[in-house]
Amino acid sequence: MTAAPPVTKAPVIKARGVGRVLPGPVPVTLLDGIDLSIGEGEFVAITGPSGSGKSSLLYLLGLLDRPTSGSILLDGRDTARADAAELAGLRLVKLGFVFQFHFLLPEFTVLGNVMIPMRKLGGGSDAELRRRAEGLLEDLGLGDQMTKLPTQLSGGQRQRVAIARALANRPRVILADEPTGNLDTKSAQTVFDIFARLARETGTTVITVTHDEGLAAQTNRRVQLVDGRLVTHKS
Ligand SMILES: Nc1ncnc2c1ncn2[C@@H]1O[C@H](COP(=O)(O)OP(=O)(O)OP(=O)(O)O)[C@@H](O)[C@H]1O
Repeated sequence: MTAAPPVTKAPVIKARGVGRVLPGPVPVTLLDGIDLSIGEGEFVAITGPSGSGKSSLLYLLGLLDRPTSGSILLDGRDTARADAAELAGLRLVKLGFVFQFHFLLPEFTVLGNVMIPMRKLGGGSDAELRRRAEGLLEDLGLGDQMTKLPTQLSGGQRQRVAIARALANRPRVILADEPTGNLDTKSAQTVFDIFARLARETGTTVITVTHDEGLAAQTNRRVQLVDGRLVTHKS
């Protein structure tokens, strides 16, 4: 009997020869010659020593920064020539971000925070958006916290609200920069369990920077950086 062919997942994000150099009297190379293809529903950890370029790579993949060489393709579209407004539109529709600090707006309730990106994109009546936000929060175990303010929640709960907000517009890709850096071990595990479930059950691609070896081992693939270059990449 022959082995089943490997499942080929459509690439969602591709970095093609990506470099990032900070200009100046002495230019600083943050990233050099990055080739990377990440597929639908993959859960990927970006790892490497401090200062190796992990956050820089995540910001480029998330279209928050532009490469100085090479290009980033999102769903097959080369973003190199997209202007700032187009990039902002792509981020709003296709990408969701989670950072180490939650960046929730303190004057909005939990539900209000999740509805902010929904209202920005539109695509339904306010009642419909509210129902969708409520569903997301219930899925993330926050059904009884919706009317609270962020300051009334624990760190782990706040990070789950940030994940719900990142999922608000049903993104193709979640990009997370040290999302567990500020959390206790149990809350950190919960965040990774949510990411794994999202990738497996909804086909959302999840790319996360982490320092934590134990958490990185739970992903489908590790992308390792040293001095701005990729050292391990199995596609
Ligand atoms: N705007 C900037 N100006 C000067 N140096 C920068 C800038 N942004 C990043 N760097 C430097 O580039 C290198 C890569 O930074 P980056 O934050 O991507 O690394 P990292 O692997 O995410 O590090 P850490 O694990 O410590 O967060 C570091 O040496 C950093 O100090």
